[in-house]
Amino acid sequence: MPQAQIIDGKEIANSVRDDITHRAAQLLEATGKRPGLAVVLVGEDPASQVYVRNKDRAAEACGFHSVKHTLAADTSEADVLALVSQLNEDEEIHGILVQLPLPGHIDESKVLRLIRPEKDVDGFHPVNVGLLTAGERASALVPCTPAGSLVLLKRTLGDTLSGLNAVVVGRSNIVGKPMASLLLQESCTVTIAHSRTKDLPAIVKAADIVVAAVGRPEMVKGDWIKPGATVIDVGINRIPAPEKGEGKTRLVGDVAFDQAVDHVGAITPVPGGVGPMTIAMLMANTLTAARRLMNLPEDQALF
Ligand SMILES: Nc1nc(=O)c2c([nH]1)NC[C@@H]1CN(c3ccc(C(=O)N[C@@H](CCC(=O)O)C(=O)O)cc3)C=[N+]21
Repeated sequence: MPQAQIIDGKEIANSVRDDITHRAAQLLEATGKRPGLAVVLVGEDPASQVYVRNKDRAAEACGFHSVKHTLAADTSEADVLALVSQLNEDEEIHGILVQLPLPGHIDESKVLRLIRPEKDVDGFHPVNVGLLTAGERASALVPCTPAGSLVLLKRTLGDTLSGLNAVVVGRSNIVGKPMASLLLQESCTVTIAHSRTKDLPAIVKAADIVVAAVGRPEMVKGDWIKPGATVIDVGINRIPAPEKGEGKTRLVGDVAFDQAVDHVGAITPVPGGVGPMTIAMLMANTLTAARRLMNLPEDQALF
């Protein structure tokens, strides 16, 4: 059986980050200013803490100004809103990311709507959602995980995805829906599948491109996937790994990788696939936001 190409998300993310580091240095040279990223974390979820630390480190490695605000889990909604308002006004900050999920007593959509769309590097504000959906990607900020997934697809298949059948499994606002919008804009024929989809295996079988973003470990089975298809696995699920010792865990995606790898054309691993690209695209969005807020011409787009 031919082996699939394993799409090296880490390496592609590193090349994107090198490019951004270079562009940030040019910006500093030209204006004396650095792109500024503020990450807000409410609560002590250990996984979130790891991601926030990684974002902060990546921003510093790119030569950005980076600030991290860690608030106690019982911080009031009013205090979170006040911090966002302050960051909206802060001239040194061009990108604001409020780590999700927020604690239950805070209205997520209220917080996301308060972020200035120009600083919304997550692309979750309704203005950016609308621009992307309307096909005005060039003036929007696009959510990092779908943007990174599209970069991986283009590095694998080339710039033209036109006419390919794409199935997105999952309909979340942060991945599934924006991913479908991006693929539609690339002239793919897009199907959005989800937990209520009838005969999911048959739907997946028709796809040249499968994007799995359901958040269920290894739910997409290898024999559902058309031979030669390109698979982007967005899932990052921590599951028990007794074979590694008692209490140990390992990360798996939403695709049964070992079943799929023998006959698909290309597939992203977990870890080392979409995750590192998400962080690279956050850096790209922060640089884009900084240039727009400074009224400078756009850098060449990454995808
Ligand atoms: N407002 C908001 N924006 C986000 O973008 C956001 C968020 N909230 N909440 C949490 C999720 C999760 N997320 C990840 C980013 C990078 C990796 C990543 O780099 N993963 C590596 C390492 C995984 C590991 O070892 O734990 C990999 O897949 O290779 C994972 C997950 C961004 N998120």
